[in-house]
Amino acid sequence: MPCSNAIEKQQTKACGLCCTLLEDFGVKIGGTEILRDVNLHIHCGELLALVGPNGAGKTTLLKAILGEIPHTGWLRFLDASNCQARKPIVGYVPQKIDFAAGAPVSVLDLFSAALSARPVCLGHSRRMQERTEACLLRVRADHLLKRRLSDLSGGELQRVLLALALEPKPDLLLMDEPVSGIDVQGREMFYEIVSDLRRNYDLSIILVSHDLALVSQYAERVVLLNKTVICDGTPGDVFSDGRINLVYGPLYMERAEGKLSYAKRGGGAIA
Ligand SMILES: Nc1ncnc2c1ncn2[C@@H]1O[C@H](COP(=O)(O)OP(=O)(O)OP(=O)(O)O)[C@@H](O)[C@H]1O
Repeated sequence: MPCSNAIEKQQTKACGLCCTLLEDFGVKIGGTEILRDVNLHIHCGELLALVGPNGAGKTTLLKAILGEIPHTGWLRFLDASNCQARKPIVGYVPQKIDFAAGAPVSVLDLFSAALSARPVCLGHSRRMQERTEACLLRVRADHLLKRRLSDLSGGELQRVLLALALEPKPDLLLMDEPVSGIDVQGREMFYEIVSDLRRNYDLSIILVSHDLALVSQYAERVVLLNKTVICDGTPGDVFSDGRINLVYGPLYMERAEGKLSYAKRGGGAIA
């Protein structure tokens, strides 16, 4: 069955090489129910934006998919013949990483440490350097190869983390507010790169974001989460649904260069 970008809620059949199904998915932490009855089918090649108020459970959902915290219900990855796929590769782009300011760690050091068993203090092999350059090229960041992490701008660092999450190529890419706190140009560039990657690699992506304006431009599907799925549809469907106003207050809509976008009154991202 060919991959479809159309939204087919609760479709249980596989849609492509590796699609992700959450069925009756729930998380309890210390006896408190954080997520309940989450049912989602993330299609191949789909950019799904997960939005919701603070404390809605968005990060918890990503952590549970990553296997960092236990869950109830089912998480299944299906291949094209609707069978359980091999163990999928899940990439993750965090909101930020912590490293000592001024630490002499270069982008190449980061890739070497993450992708090879060779101690970084022994220097880099030519193969690792070429592999890292190829990874960085995917996110328009090959010029950053030898730069220190502490010298990168917020947007550059997030592109580097994206490049790392794409090696090896994941079946599912999870991103948790990857561009919060980054300037508008950096955010737009990041979203453009993610859109290109999604198309070129048929990647399934779950992106947590509070930036409704960018989400409405780049995501093809939006899920409003608040402990469970409240609304699921196109950006137009979800952002015009009265239930989103209960979370974010009234949104306004504008059309620029033929694209419709939504934002909170007063502008800016919603936090
Ligand atoms: N380890 C934990 N122990 C107890 N409660 C937790 C733990 N982790 C998360 N929670 C609670 O789970 C709820 C969901 O948190 P989560 O971080 O998933 O929300 P979120 O939607 O990502 O919020 P935000 O938009 O503010 O980042 C919150 O009430 C939070 O306090």
